[in-house]
Amino acid sequence: MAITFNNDRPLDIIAIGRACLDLNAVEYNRPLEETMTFRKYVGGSPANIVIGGAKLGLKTGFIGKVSADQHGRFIREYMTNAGVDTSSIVFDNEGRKSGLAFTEIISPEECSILMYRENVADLYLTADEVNADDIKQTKMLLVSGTALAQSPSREAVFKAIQAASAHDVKVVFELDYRPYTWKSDMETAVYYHQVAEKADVVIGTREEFNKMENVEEGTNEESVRRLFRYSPQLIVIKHGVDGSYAYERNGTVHHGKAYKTKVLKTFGAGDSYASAFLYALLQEKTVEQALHYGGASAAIVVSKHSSSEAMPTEEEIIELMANGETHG
Ligand SMILES: Nc1ncnc2c1ncn2[C@@H]1O[C@H](COP(=O)(O)OP(=O)(O)O)[C@@H](O)[C@H]1O
Ligand SMILES: O=C(O)C[C@@H](O)[C@H](O)C(=O)COP(=O)(O)O
Repeated sequence: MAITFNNDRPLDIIAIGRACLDLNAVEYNRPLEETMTFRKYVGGSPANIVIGGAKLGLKTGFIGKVSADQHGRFIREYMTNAGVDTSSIVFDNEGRKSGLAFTEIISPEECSILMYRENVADLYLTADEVNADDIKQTKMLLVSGTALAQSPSREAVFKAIQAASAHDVKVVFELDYRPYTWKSDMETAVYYHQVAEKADVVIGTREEFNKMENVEEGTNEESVRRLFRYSPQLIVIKHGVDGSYAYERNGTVHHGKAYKTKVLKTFGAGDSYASAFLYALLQEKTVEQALHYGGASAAIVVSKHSSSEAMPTEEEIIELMANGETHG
């Protein structure tokens, strides 16, 4: 097994980062300028991942800051009802707002996200608001790269990682690069690398690894060679419909193919992939099986309207793995 977890813990995953709102275009095949109707969902990559994990039966929790208003209360309530332990979500008492992501669905191939992230509450989580005792309760800490974009959230993440390292909690770093939040590529590369060095598992797209390395076009081989000099035991690099690769420290490489599906929109793939991949690892499945779980979960979510609410059950994933066709 690539990763072993301390099973003597009440929680499986605690995520740290943003819990926000997605406003997904109800009218498809239209540019955002002409889209008049949106449906509200809870969003934010790490929030989506723990919601997906909870749907699969994991015990999940969330550390983050939301607005002290109707939106923040909606987010917390939705996540609680989804089965996520939200006791470590705090409200921003200085009037900052929760982030918004408007999605544009022009065609299945052409989707984009317009994020409103000016002065957002999630980036104002402080280190004091991270309780090391919460982190001791879990097998895995999931860190979203966007939470590193600025202080004080950046220090809050480093405190959480220190607590994880001190208490045998595995650190999973989801690169989750969002250009709207960062000031420069160099800053992204510096902080991404610092956290990747300390993580046990690193997950990202090829483009996100390029951001971490501050290169135009890197190779998977070079990326893993660099990172295996540090802590990571398992590195996952995603390539859209070309599937994903998992690299183990012992040199084993696995390729997971993407499943064919009726694509409605492309966003949500990464988060649903991560939740099912991590679920499979926590269930002590092989890395190979975990890649299939991730790919199947992503194929289901890209065929549906949301990222969070559309997260599949294990039965749906098993059904697709058994009967679905793969690309290439
Ligand atoms: N159009 C698609 N159809 C089916 N599966 C997809 C599609 N796009 C992505 N996936 C699956 O989701 C995984 C993650 O997608 P990718 O686009 O690489 O990441 P992200 O969504 O984080 O940018 C892929 O490895 C693949 O298994
Ligand atoms: O992460 C966000 O803030 C927006 C998400 O909620 C949105 O659904 C999305 O972009 C998901 O895409 P993914 O990260 O490719 O899964």
